[in-house]
Amino acid sequence: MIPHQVRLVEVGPRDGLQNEKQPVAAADKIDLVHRLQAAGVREIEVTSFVSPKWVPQMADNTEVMAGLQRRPGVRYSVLTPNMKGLEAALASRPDEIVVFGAASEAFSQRNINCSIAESIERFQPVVQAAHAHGIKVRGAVSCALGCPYQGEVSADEVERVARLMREIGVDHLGVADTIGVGTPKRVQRAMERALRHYPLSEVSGHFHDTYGQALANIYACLELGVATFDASVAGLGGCPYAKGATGNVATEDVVFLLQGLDIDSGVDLDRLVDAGAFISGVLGRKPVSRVGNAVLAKRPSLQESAA
Ligand SMILES: CC(C)(COP(=O)([O-])OP(=O)([O-])OC[C@H]1O[C@@H](n2cnc3c(N)ncnc32)[C@H](O)[C@@H]1OP(=O)([O-])[O-])[C@@H](O)C(=O)NCCC(=O)NCCSC(=O)C[C@@](C)(O)CC(=O)[O-]
Repeated sequence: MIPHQVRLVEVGPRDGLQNEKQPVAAADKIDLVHRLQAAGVREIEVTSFVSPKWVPQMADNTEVMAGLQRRPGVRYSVLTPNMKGLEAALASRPDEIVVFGAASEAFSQRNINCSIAESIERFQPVVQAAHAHGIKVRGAVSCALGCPYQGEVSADEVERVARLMREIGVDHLGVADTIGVGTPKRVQRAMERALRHYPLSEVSGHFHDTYGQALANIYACLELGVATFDASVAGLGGCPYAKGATGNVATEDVVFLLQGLDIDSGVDLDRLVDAGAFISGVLGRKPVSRVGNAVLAKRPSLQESAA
């Protein structure tokens, strides 16, 4: 049942950087995307077309998309919460867009300023317009394992949003543990409910590593046959509307796990570690990836290579 191949969706440029307080130049974001694609990443969530008042770090969305040297075979996605976002995004020619809802009413209000039912109403024309332009639509269900405002979130609540997303034609469903509180059995229960409405090939897991459970949760999903996961290079990130939430699971850590399981992700770990070191250097800190740091520590220092 464990898949032989896994698709990794690199969310570092968007999910990872959206929460950075310090300015990150568009040129550095573009450079990061280029390094990720050179490492073999085939799905990259580049930016979001949301209100710059809400998420100032993504205000350079158009500039970043325009600066990409696209590689054939790589899919570039962007977040679009409403028609205004989609209309702004279309000129940038994304391969995929992401509408993002939540399994928790409280989080929906804080993140996108509307109820779950209203969010679905907003997404419906976005999905229709994206399809009319031949663009695939992913739907993210935030707080599928717990909410920073509401607390517990049940599998019923996850299934409700999965069903609503399916009804409006969302092609793919991402089950997101925004605050990283999920543990393997609960993650499997939430996934199984999503799988009542989506085929295995169209569900993915998005696990923040706040409580150190992300890799275990990915393994639990692999046991169900799930073969698509979001991950963030160097463990970048957090959510602006989930205080204390840390980054998504580090892509380097996921690739190392997959290699050990003989699961092909198509990603070159060394080049990925370079990409993580690059963006961590831009941000002035060490990568938040155990594997990234372990690989870097084994490399000869400049003095050693010169000797
Ligand atoms: C959704 C809105 C826009 C609703 O915000 P709103 O205030 O309800 O929207 P509105 O339609 O009333 O418009 C208010 C103002 O926003 C502007 N506006 C309206 N829409 C847009 C747009 N698309 N792009 C640019 N500007 C926009 C609009 O033009 C207007 O501007 P003003 O007249 O005041 O100058 C707002 O709540 C928002 O931008 N929220 C940001 C949400 C966000 O980006 N969160 C982080 C990403 S989600 C995430 O990280 C979770 C995920 C996916 O990774 C999975 C997980 O881990 O959970």
